[in-house]
Amino acid sequence: MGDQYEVSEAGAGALAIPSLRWEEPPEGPVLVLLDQTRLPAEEVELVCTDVPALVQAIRTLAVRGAPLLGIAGAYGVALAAARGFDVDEATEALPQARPTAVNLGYGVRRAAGAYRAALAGGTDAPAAALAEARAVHAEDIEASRGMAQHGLALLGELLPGGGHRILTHCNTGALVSGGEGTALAVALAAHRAGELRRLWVDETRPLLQGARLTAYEAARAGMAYTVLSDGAAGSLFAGGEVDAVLIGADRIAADGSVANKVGSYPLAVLARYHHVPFVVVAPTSTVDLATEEGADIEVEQRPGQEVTEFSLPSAQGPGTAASGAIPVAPLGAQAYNPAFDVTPPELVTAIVTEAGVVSPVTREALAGVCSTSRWRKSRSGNGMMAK
Ligand SMILES: CSC[C@H]1O[C@H](OP(=O)(O)O)[C@H](O)[C@@H]1O
Repeated sequence: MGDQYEVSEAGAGALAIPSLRWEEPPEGPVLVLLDQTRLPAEEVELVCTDVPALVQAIRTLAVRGAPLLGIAGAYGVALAAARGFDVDEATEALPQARPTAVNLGYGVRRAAGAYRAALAGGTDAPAAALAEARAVHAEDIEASRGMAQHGLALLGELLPGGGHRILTHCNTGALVSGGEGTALAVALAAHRAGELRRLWVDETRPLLQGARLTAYEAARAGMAYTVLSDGAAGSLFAGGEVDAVLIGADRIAADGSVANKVGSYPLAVLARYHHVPFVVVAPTSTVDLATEEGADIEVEQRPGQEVTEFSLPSAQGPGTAASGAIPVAPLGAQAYNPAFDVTPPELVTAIVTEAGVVSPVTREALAGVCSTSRWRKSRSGNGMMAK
């Protein structure tokens, strides 16, 4: 097919405003979020002053993406501590908002652990929770850089000669990270190195993270990208138009099974059939050694309306329920709407982390890369302990 596709208008630079930041105005600390349900049409900020507001923002995907959820969860505990809310309640409520993304619970446990240790030691517990949240944030920025570096080197090995045509699914850029993201950070690194010929962007039904968010980030970064319906990916593979698939992850089990946005597993099958590398890019904080295998991963089921309706961004202000919906299916239609699916390790060419590349994907190799990560993983519920 060649390059007959129109290259979308390129913007410049990264995100106009960060996806998340902690602020301490006179009336008390707040967590400021870029409301991702309003993108790309509007860059609207959502100010969370308590944990229920943050839980709602997580549930409605105003804030989303595993690494960012880990950061938001940690700051959520810090917010509860700083404002005198019940930290145990926050620690319980936050991870339940999106059960598949392991990072959310990981970030919450990190900040809650610091809070409780300070409490037991008679030191400033709210300050300890905030310091740990900032550490989680800083580590993710560092992890993004590591993943981009290892991922770019891997593309060079897998696809010598540059001119990569990369297909990606959902959104895995700066919008899901303290840094430049996971899989999209690798594509961005390839773009900056002059090695990205085309970024194929799966629209990613039903919430369109690809068409709305990845396209928004790719345009701002000046990448040559083309949006496609999820169902069109097969014909791209068949036409030899895809050199590699780069996707993120929400939870990676100890056996290397990868939970990621629904539609990832079919891409893995297509990639295998067409002998195309299928590469997962995720920080080691997304590896959950306490979950043995893919079948043990809880896959979040979301409201059927997300499939049977197109909902319009809220007109009542950021983070509230959508103001309107355009029915797609007949009234009362039932819908199956898992937020994620699970790809078995044998279909994954490589897992790129900040600590290195796992390929082939085996339990031993995965545990090994986690052990070399800055934070050593315990096997009890993905706890993290400093080395
Ligand atoms: C690299 S984290 C981004 C990850 O999270 C997305 O899910 P959601 O948009 O529901 O938060 C998707 O699975 C991405 O791969």
